[in-house]
Amino acid sequence: MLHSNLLRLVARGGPKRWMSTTTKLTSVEVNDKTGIATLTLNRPPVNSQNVQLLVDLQSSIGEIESNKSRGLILTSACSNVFSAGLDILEMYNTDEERLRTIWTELQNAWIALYGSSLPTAAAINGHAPAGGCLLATACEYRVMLPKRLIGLNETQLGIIAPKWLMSGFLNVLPQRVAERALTQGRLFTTEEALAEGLVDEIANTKEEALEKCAAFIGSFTKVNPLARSLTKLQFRAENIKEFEKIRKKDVEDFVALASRPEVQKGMGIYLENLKKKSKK
Ligand SMILES: CCCCC/C=C\CCCC/C=C/C(=O)SCCNC(=O)CCNC(=O)[C@H](O)C(C)(C)COP(=O)(O)OP(=O)(O)OC[C@H]1O[C@@H](n2cnc3c(N)ncnc32)[C@H](O)[C@@H]1OP(=O)(O)O
Repeated sequence: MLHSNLLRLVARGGPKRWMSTTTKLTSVEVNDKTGIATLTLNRPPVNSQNVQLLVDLQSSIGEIESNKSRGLILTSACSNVFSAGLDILEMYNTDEERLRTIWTELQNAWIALYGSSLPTAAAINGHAPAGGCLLATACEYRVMLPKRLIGLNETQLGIIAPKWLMSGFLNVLPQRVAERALTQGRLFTTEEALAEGLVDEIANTKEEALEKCAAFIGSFTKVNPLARSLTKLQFRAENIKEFEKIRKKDVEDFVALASRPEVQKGMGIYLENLKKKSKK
């Protein structure tokens, strides 16, 4: 009781310490009392994942791990979007080297989060399609605001999410639900996501979501950190091993797919539709 009250007090604006950070598109704030770090994605308007955001994300995860924080909460500075996934503008009309870099940094960011030994939670304060869902499901716990959307919608875009990218999704959903959702490219509403187990709790505000994530991380207070992290990594080891085996080939597969004229054409149309929609 005392512990959860303390977490609530601290989440509402108790003493906080900003860590020095060299990155620009992510920021890290460590709560002095709880030792929990909040990592915020800050690339308005929708936190689309360009190379810089992915590199900054890795750097912030590294910073949090080396500062021995007690846990990591991932959230967004954008008011209605957690992350819109990969930056399609960056993948459109570009060269193979850039595509190679984009995919390599996405892989690096995912493995840094998925394989982190720290307790991790996502305060999903907005929509989380595709790469946004990837980051949220790399965490161990998810708290989401009502009436937002989350899921892996790749097939809706005519593209295929590789196996490693589905790992987090498959960790939390029954195989049957995951297979259907992935083949349909389904985006779940928050309420549907809760019913299926894709998210763990709903919160009405970002502050409440942060509090609930902090309470999840606080639930490990009495657990030996080494025992906890080794147990977590045992659950994730098989996926990580499979990923390491194919990661180089996966980059080349992505480059080949994303450079295909019909895929580039599809991206152009998708971008145009997104822009038309945002002008309405
Ligand atoms: C797509 C082809 C990829 C080929 C590669 C092949 C295979 C590999 C597998 C790839 C695995 C991962 C893939 C991805 O992550 S692809 C990205 C998928 N993301 C989406 O489909 C989400 C698209 N965005 C939205 O649905 C909405 O923006 C929203 C997230 C629900 C937020 O809605 P709202 O708050 O209403 O914002 P707006 O729609 O008005 O957007 C504001 C501006 O942001 C631009 N935008 C949005 N999303 C993206 C994005 N992912 N990349 C780049 N830009 C994006 C949007 O156009 C608006 O721009 P404007 O203000 O200049 O008009």
